[in-house]
Amino acid sequence: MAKKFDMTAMAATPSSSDGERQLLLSLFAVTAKNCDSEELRHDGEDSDRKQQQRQGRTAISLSLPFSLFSISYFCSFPLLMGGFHPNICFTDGSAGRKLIHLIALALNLDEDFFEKVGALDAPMPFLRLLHYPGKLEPSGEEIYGASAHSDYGMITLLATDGVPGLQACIEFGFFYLVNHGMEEELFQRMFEENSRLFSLPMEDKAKMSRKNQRGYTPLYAGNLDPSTNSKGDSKDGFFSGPLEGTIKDLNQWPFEGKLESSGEEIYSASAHTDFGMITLLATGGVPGLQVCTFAGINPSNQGSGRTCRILMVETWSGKEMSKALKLPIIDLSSPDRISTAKSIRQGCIEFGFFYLVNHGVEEELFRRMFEESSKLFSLPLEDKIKMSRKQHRGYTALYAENLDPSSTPKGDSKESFYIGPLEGTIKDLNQWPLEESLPSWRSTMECYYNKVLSAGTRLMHLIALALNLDEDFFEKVGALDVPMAFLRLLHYTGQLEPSGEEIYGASAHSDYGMITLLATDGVPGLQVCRDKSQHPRVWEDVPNIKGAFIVNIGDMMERWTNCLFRSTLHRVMPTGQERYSAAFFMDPNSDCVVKCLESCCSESCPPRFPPIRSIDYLKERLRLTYGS
Ligand SMILES: O=C(O)CCC(=O)C(=O)O
Ligand SMILES: [Fe+2]
Repeated sequence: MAKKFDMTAMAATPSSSDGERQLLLSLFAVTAKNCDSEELRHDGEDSDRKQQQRQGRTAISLSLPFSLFSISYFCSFPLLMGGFHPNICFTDGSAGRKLIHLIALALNLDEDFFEKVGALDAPMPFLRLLHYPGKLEPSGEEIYGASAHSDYGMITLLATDGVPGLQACIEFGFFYLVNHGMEEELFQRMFEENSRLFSLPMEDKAKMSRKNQRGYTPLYAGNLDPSTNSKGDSKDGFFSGPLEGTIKDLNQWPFEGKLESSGEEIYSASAHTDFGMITLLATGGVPGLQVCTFAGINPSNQGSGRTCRILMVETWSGKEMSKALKLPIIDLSSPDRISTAKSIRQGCIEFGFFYLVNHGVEEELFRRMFEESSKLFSLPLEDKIKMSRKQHRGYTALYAENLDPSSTPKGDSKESFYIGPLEGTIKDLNQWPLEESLPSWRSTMECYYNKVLSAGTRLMHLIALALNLDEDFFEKVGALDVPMAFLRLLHYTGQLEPSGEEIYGASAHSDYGMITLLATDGVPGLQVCRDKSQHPRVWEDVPNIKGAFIVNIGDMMERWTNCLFRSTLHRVMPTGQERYSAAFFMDPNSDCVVKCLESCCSESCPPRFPPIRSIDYLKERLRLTYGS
């Protein structure tokens, strides 16, 4: 995962009194290319998956790759309401220059090496605005937003609106840069102007067609990797070159009047970068959504095609980049049970989350489960409604559940289907789709349920060891006699609200029970907040690891352990991408009394919660969520 570099020590005060210069100063920085190891893992996968992931990725995002062929100053993007204007928002490139000094030091060179060799004499920075409309090919042909390439120059500083899509095929060569001296407000304004530019009528954009590497390039006009992509890349772009010297006049600018008042445009595009040695990625957020985030953006920018409600909102304003969590990976088959238990303990204390591998559920079974799950959710609504949730089994429609009413009055944008215990008399409470319409559905889900239950039971033995208890402790207290395990299939449609209202896939919540074993189809979205008392909250991405479960501790386990093990707040962001997941909630048997473990309390640390019967606790939590 990309590392983060703090430039605080290097941050300079903007030297210009000019407000526009100040604006620009804030424009750069933050992240290098978002090198997501999960995405890397998926890189070689079949195009069906990719295609599926892109479905529903509607429209809009913009990206601002800042390509620095050499750095002496930054060229910048004219941002003011008057529209594009070449004279404003221009800096001495302080962030990039400082970074280049650090890079020289990183190479054991003198700090001013790149100056000395003249790399920074004749500045050739290019600003390239990009817009990925997010439309898929009707033919099903896979057309990349930008196909595989490396950047040509020295370093690249990339800002995106946060819509995912950028992938790198190595983990290194990328890093995030923070405390670089650029204010959020400039990012916000830059993206706003950017969106306006790409919303201009085609004839206006065509008038600025690229000449001398400056100006507009339409959709499919570029092709970074003809070997994978015959049609060209599905993005349009706009280049601006150096703003100093005689060559400054080569730039093309839109007429000022053209960009004045819109604010109504709708964009869809995914962010990404290009050209260089390193890329610094800043996510500013889609204008629509950012409206909610940053003061000053017109809320009417939120449109029906809007893709992504960016996860940067809270982390950004908290001066923290969202980062992917490095959770412990627990090997369920490891013969070294003691050290495995220790890792579990550490994961549960520190994060409340960990990955579980070698758990005995085959990839083929995951594939079949997701395939059948998608068939169920594709049934006509009237068929699904016939299986509406009763006794906590069956179908819950879009928006019917609201895990955090304080953040989402409308309800969460997901539909789900619960399957309860398959043993004992209560097994008949389950609802199943008609065999005629989905013949393999029930057998696939039963097989999946049983295998995850068996993995979960083995995991509970290790969790007991992790708590310094006998391995069979949870059996002994009756937690696993007919365990109350619920498999919940989830489908996030990826549709965004036409109103621009912020609707989470799953709003912030903690799980109610003992442990949850989560499988996802790899589409991102899951985030955790490790410290719910911190404001603003910092949310961290939980990348998927193919074939692994993401396991988290639930509230009843937190009660059992007197808060030693953490039931961590988590949520699923709306990313504009369709997503499937399957959560397996392993709860203690109904009559099991959840009472603070002796190993987790003492005189100085008395029990924080009274004992409670599992079913009473669960019923109350479900009542609060579903109203019944
Ligand atoms: O879909 C996901 O990734 C998480 C779902 C979840 O947290 C839940 O259903 O409790
Ligand atoms: Fe959850």
